[in-house]
Amino acid sequence: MIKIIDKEFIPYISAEEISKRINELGAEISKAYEGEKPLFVSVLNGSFIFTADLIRTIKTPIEVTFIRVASYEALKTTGKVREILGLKENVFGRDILILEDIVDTGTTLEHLLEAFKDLGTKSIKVATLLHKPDAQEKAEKPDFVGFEIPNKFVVGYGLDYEGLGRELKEIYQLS
Ligand SMILES: O=P(O)(O)OC[C@H]1O[C@H](OP(=O)(O)OP(=O)(O)O)[C@H](O)[C@@H]1O
Ligand code: HPA
Repeated sequence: MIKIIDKEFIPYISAEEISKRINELGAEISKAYEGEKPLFVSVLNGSFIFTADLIRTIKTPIEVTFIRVASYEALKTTGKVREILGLKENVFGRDILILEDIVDTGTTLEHLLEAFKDLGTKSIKVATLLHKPDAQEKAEKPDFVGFEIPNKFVVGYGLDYEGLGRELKEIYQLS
């Protein structure tokens, strides 16, 4: 059991299990992109550790870049609008693999896919370490999933609670 600020978390997925599953995912993704040169787009902050470990299991040439997603209120009638920050590469005609640490409600993913749609990509897929199918409110599903998990808050391995816990080697679940 660990405590972060006011919340207690219990060990949930060990470092060994994460490593084993990432090797499997890497093999799956390498096969899917054999003979291609995809651009992996890692969504900061949470996915930096997953990205670093996953790309070292890939057996086909890839490029890697990092983006942030910003949200702001546009007009009250249209609700939230999201913007991609930091994408310098030209993605026109490219195979894109978005890397996420977690797909929870699916809101971020929906907005990312919407933003990329207008950029003329050849293909766009999503790999996420964690997916909460019971929390997902949006239609778009990730293509490569490390672990399907229940609808409980998790920290560690890049995921934070109030900015803390990203450095933990294993994943913990709110107790
Ligand atoms: O499916 P959703 O409900 O949209 O949640 C998933 C998003 O939430 C987290 O990002 P967060 O905004 O916490 O930023 P961070 O990666 O910098 O922690 C995570 O990295 C995903 O991008
Ligand atoms: O369960 C979670 N933990 C940390 N960050 C998150 N962002 C979306 N869901 C989560």
